[in-house]
Amino acid sequence: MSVAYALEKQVAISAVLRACSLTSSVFKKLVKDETVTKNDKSPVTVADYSAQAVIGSILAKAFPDDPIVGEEDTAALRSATAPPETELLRDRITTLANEALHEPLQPGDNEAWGIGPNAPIRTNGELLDAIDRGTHLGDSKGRMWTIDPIDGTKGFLRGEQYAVCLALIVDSKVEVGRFYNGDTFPLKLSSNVPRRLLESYESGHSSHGLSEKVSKILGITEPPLRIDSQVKYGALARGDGMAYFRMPTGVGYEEKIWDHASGDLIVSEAGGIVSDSRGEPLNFGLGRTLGKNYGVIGSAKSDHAAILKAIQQVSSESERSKA
Ligand SMILES: Nc1ncnc2c1ncn2[C@@H]1O[C@H](COP(=O)(O)O)[C@@H](OP(=O)(O)O)[C@H]1O
Ligand SMILES: [Mg+2]
Ligand SMILES: [Mg+2]
Ligand SMILES: [Mg+2]
Repeated sequence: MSVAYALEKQVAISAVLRACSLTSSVFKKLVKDETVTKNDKSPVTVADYSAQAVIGSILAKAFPDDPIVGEEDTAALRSATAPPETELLRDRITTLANEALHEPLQPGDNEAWGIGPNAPIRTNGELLDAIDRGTHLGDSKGRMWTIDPIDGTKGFLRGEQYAVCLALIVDSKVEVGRFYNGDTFPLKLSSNVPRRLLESYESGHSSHGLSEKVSKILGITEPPLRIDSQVKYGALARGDGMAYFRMPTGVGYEEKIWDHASGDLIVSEAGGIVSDSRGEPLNFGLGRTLGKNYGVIGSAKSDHAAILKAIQQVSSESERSKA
């Protein structure tokens, strides 16, 4: 029996595991000058770059014609005005990515994907090019991969939660989604799901004030579980909370497709539903972002309507108080 996207699933597992072994090795001993602040003021570390280089290199061999929407690019690394320590950062990327690509082959791995002890050593230029395979602008038609080499970089820097994420999107639909954080997330819909929300640790990523108001309306008394990354979607899928909750904290920010693709699929495959706060499905065909930000809500199908209604109520109350 042929399984849909069987090869893609195997490549995704291999790529994410190799990238994750790299991020785990950096996790505990990251030094300050291996972190760069991006134009939008968010952090990116040597591990984000190296993990995207590993996944980009493997996808280039396994699916050379597939475009990639990756979070990171190498503008800061290649810039003529980059500070002198950037040279060291680039060297570290070369070492880390080569180490991960050369790890022994695991069951399911294929040397033809440029991995294993006999794989060629990649130069720094080749690895930066592999990162920059991720500059695709997104599309509503055809195949494309999306990479979040470290989702939850701020959690990573705090020594807390993060995940390495990879998904295949075909004609705007997520067909394969994997993330890995060094832990496994077996899917089980528990009958005793704690009545608590799962939301960002960072109050700048999701409005904690709004979730508090919504919780009150829904009669949720347990405090929310605040953790970084798409691990929240995994936690929802296995019954560690009743809803994934993410509401805009201001105007102008658009949610990125790589922050949600794997999670959306994992929750729907567990029997749940993910939508924006109006109940519209997330649209992965609009480009690198999900478009205008109406927030993201995931839950069991049976709870979804009540949560959206509570959000609606809080929004209209706040509109009325402004009027
Ligand atoms: N103002 C904002 N609103 C919502 N999400 C934001 C944001 N600024 C950054 N993010 C995204 O939030 C992600 C982390 O989500 P979470 O809070 O659930 O851990 C970040 O992923 P990266 O860490 O990959 O950059 C980043 O893309
Ligand atoms: Mg992310
Ligand atoms: Mg990231
Ligand atoms: Mg980031």
